Amino acid sequence: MRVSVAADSKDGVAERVVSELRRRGHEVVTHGALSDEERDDWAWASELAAKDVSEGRADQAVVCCWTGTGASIAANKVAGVRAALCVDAYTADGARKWNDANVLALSLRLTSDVVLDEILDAWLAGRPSGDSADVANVSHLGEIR
Ligand SMILES: O=C(CO)[C@H](O)[C@H](O)COP(=O)(O)O
Repeated sequence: MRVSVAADSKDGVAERVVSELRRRGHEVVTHGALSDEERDDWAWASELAAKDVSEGRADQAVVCCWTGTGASIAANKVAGVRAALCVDAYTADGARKWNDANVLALSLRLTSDVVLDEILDAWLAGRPSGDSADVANVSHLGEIR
């Protein structure tokens, strides 16, 4: 899979997100503080990663900031993006299963190395449930204005 990763800082697990995704065989595109040329503010970095998904340059994205909130808010402004702020593996599994989330948002402050690995395991293995109620809910997200 091709995954865009954005962060507004190299603190916390930011660089580990990149190394773990690469170790698991994914192609990674980096944005914000993880890139040498780009603006490293959370709104701009998350926007670029989310647009990679929205515009087909990436299958999924991971967006990070100190709290995870700004990164998720910015990503969710992009059409077609369903960003989920995940604090543990259960939430990541639910985000994929019930929300068909395509962008994982993480807090650089809160996410430990161990919890990151668990979140990535759940996120990468997760699939949309296909349940009709979940399909209807996700479809309705595209209609909300
Ligand atoms: O969590 C965040 C936004 O939701 C930011 O990472 C936090 O505000 C720190 O940003 P800065 O280093 O630019 O002050």
